[in-house]
Amino acid sequence: MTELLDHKIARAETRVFKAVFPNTTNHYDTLFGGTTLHMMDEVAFITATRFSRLKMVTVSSDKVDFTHPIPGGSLVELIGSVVRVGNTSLQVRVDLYVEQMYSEERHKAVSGLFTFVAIDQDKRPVRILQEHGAPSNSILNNG
Ligand SMILES: CCCCCCCCCCCCCCCC(=O)SCCNC(=O)CCNC(=O)[C@H](O)C(C)(C)COP(=O)(O)OP(=O)(O)OC[C@H]1O[C@@H](n2cnc3c(N)ncnc32)[C@H](O)[C@@H]1OP(=O)(O)O
Repeated sequence: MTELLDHKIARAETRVFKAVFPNTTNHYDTLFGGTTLHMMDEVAFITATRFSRLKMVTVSSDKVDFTHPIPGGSLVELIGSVVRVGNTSLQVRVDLYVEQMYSEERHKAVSGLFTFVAIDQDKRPVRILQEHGAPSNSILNNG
């Protein structure tokens, strides 16, 4: 059961690259905070959907730490990973890495947690893992 869950989690990991072009930067020539959150929410949503293959809605976004600025003209990689599976909810961590275009330099700049709930046609919460019964609220990966 754990193996199956680990496999589903690994398959759902979602990586997206973007270039930080001038239309996304502020007057400090760094990526807008709101744009960063938008990108992270989107990657979290894709990760949650790829894990569950159900309709997912955001119910909560936890603390997001912006530890380094994201300069214009750099590349960013966003990595979404499922870190907790509950009954009808799951939690996704999104880490954002900054890469220079013309060197191998790379570091983590932002990290955040997003919780999604699976819903049915009537927008009511539904179980995420019905047949294989993952342990409820199990912490899977806090990395
Ligand atoms: C500039 C260009 C723009 C372009 C644009 C592109 C867009 C690029 C962005 C893409 C991003 C896509 C993202 C799409 C997804 C939305 O956007 S969804 C829209 C925002 N979200 C919503 O509208 C959801 C509104 N909330 C609700 O409908 C209800 O609260 C819900 C989610 C159905 C839950 O209903 P409820 O009665 O509260 O359910 P309840 O049984 O109490 O709890 C269900 C589960 O949620 C958990 N839960 C409830 N509240 C919380 C909480 N606050 N915190 C944590 N867990 C909670 C419970 O613990 C429970 O978990 P389990 O133990 O079952 O695992």
